[in-house]
Amino acid sequence: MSAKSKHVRVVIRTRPTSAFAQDVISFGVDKKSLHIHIPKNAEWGFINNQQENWDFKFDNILHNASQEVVYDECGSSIVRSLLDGYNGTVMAYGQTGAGKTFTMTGATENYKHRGLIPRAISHVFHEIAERPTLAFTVRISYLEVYNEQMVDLLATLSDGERSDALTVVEEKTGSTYVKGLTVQIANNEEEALNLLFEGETNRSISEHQLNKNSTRYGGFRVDTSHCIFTIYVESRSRVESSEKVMISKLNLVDLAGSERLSKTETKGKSLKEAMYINRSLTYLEQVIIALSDKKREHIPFRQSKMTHVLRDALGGNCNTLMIANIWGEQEHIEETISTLRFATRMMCVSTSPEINVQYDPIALIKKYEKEIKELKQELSMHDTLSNRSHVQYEPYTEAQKHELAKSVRGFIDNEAEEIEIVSLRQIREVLTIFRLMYKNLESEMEDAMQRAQKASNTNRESPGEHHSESLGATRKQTAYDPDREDGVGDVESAGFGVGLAPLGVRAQQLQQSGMRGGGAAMRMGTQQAKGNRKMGRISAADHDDDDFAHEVSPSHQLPRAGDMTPLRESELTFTIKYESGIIIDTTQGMLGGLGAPKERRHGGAPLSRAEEFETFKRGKGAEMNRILTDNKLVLKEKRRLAKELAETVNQIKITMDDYKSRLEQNKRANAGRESEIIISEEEYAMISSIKRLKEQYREKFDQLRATRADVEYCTKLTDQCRQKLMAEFEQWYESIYGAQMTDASNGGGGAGAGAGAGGDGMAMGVGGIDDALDIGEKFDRLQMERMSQEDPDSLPYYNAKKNTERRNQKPNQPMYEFLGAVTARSALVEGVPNQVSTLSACLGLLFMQGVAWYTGEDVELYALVLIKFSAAWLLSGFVFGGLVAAVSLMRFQPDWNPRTRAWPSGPRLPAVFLSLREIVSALASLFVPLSDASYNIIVYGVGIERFALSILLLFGLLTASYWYIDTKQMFTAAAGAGGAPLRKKDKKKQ
Ligand SMILES: Nc1ncnc2c1ncn2[C@@H]1O[C@H](COP(=O)(O)OP(=O)(O)OP(=O)(O)O)[C@@H](O)[C@H]1O
Repeated sequence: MSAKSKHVRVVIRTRPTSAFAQDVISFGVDKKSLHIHIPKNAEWGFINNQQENWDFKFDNILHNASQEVVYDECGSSIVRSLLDGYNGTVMAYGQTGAGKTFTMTGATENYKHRGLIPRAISHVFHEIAERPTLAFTVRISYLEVYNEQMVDLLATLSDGERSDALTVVEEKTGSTYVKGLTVQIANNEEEALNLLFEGETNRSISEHQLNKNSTRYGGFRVDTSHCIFTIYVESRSRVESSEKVMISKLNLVDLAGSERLSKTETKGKSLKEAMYINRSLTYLEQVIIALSDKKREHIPFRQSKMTHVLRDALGGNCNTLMIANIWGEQEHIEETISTLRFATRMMCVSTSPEINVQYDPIALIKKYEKEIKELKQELSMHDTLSNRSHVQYEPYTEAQKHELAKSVRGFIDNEAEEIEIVSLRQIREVLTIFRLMYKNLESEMEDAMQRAQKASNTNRESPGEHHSESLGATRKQTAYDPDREDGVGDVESAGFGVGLAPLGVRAQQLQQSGMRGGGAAMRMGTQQAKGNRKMGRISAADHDDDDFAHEVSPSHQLPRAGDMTPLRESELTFTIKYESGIIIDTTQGMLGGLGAPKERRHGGAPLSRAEEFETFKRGKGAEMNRILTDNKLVLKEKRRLAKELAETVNQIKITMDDYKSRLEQNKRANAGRESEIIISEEEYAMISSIKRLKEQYREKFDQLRATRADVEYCTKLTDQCRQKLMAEFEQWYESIYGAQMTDASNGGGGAGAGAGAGGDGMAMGVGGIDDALDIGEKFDRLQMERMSQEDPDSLPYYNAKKNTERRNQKPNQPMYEFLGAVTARSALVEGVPNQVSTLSACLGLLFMQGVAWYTGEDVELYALVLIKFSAAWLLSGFVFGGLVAAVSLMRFQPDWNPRTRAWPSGPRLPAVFLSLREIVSALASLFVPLSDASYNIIVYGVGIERFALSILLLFGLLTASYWYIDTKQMFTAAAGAGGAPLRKKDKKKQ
């Protein structure tokens, strides 16, 4: 397909703001043009060259548009082309805070606010489901370019270390790729979203590690890095075994903020960062300028990593779209103009997208093999029908070659009238034998002539003796020695090694044979045969009476000595398998794949569960799959209807509200003039419209309710079908691979199979599973159920988000969680007794006081100290506990996420203040059942309580020691002044 050149599409997106500079920015009615008017600043004086007006025109302007509209406008067509084999790039450009990340990734908290990347992922998998004749492989990579360093955001998922050695490599075609970058396979939407969220998490981790978020501007964090999320799609036909593979990729780029240096007010490291960002964006700009200038030959792609990586997107083989995000507030007008200028330049760049087709060599070989197999089948069938079953098409064996050579000789010797021609292969072999014979004869003739010449010369010089000597020498020289390594039977490049038979024999036989050349004895042997001369000699023995013998050694099959038998065996085994493969294949074709899986039948590695699931769906599970597909279609239609109705209902409501508010306004305007105006015509029209709309609303609402019930019912049916299909598949799979394999592959394969089943399959509830779930999991489950009712398409998104949250819990999370639980339980089980024991200590002291008073024993000193101690403990508990609780609540509670159990990033109080004694006693208390609600409440508060208690204890001890010393001093002073302090019994005595 010839590459058609087209310009980069540029779409402007405005960030919604209440302070939109309406006086300055205005949009054309065509929704493509934008006008900026800045009145001249009078302070600039009389000579004022300040530009007042700017006009821009783009492919589209999305003012206050929703994420859905942005995707429809900017993403969907590129994704469709991606699946047709075209490369695509969507990049978000603009100042910090203008909404680039919001456009590309979106707000992950809300499914509706998800950005272009998750929507593109979802669209890719939906499109794949719509194209059952093609087998797709989707891969994902996520790259970050920060200060000219490339960071692999999915490196944590690959086995390798986090790669620092990422390099941009240029292919022969001119396109580029990043060597060393992790590219992960995503079998379904959820897996792809997992990768996106994983990358996002890694991005924030690396931000933290590299302190990237140091640059702040306008209250927002300045994104100092460029991020490229790439979806690679590979597709090949399922219907025909084609070697044609389409490989395309979609780059989704979130560029760094494009603000001017002065505005970021950066210093030190931040300044360096800002310079890098600006520099890379400047390079981008330079590339764009160079590209838009048709005369320029050199485009400085290599100046920065980002432009190098995006080389294709910028003027290469790619459908490219830029979303220029603007923040239409007065304060940002300069940045807005600069963004719009850049966007205008970008529109001058043209690209030449073309379908990326490659040929898979393995598939090509497979295709040829299959073709050969089929042709052989055809031929054997043809031979059988025409009574030629003896014809074989495998290479000739040595014995067969020997037989053939014999019959050729018989033909030459006139012993046989003709050679029966059975196959082309045989004709070729016969011709080869003829050629060899002819060549040998020729060289023999030449030899003989030379010798005759020599002999006549010698005879002329010294007749008699010399002649016999010479002849003897020649004889000696050429005498046939069976064990001689003289090249007889050796391999030559032509394919055959030709050697000389004993001269004596030849001399006699030459005379007999004359020019006929008949009587040639062909000795055909392999290297092996040569090693074992016996075999070579078979023909010699057979033709002892022949004129001369040649050893012919075919070189095109050279098994080593001893290899021959195993080779034949393996060939035989192969053939049998081959044959059986054909039969089973054919059977499979005829029976619709009811047999065992293909690869397994061929003795190869088993296919993946996902692939098997596809086979199953076409074979045994076809009927159930058809029902499921039908149900899905009905469900889809019902959902569409429900969506339409919901939109209509909403629209009616909005119109009604509008009328109502206008009526209200009129009413307010006419307030005080009730007596004059009864009701205007307009109001009357509005009231009757409201009445009509109300009826419509009721009617549509009822329809909506009924349709929703239908949707629910259909969802249930579809789920049942899906479950049944899955269960049947499991049974079928197990019957083929056995229980062991099913178990082994349940993990990864399940996902693939699930994807095959429709991709939107949610794990079904198992009876009693609820009991095993903790509060967080129950929460998740409830949320999932709600989501599945509201918008079933959102499930993969939420699942992926949840998976990422789980994966990214701190490695020591279980320990903290455990400590939290232990503390909570200890507060319940141990805390109450603590208070009770303090109280009983006080009561005990009072009791002691009473006893002392009654008995007159000297116990009050210690009692006093202990009472004071207890009082201080309680008092400080109130004061410090309250304080700490307040601070802790303010500091930590907002971070706490009971659902994910993510711990706040600050110091972890509960863990720090847990004493060993508490852990031990609380360990025992783990057996005490706790309700989920109390668990959560306690987990919130317990850290604070523990902390308060610890402070309290410390404070109490200090106070007690102080009072103890104080009291002691008092007593000592008393003793110093007037002797020992008086005891009660002494007092009594006195
Ligand atoms: N179209 C929009 N609708 C609602 N909120 C938006 C929109 N665009 C941006 N925002 C909000 O504006 C804030 C800044 O947006 P965002 O982080 O996407 O800007 P940015 O251009 O990517 O900035 P940076 O260069 O720092 O990444 C976010 O809180 C985002 O939710």
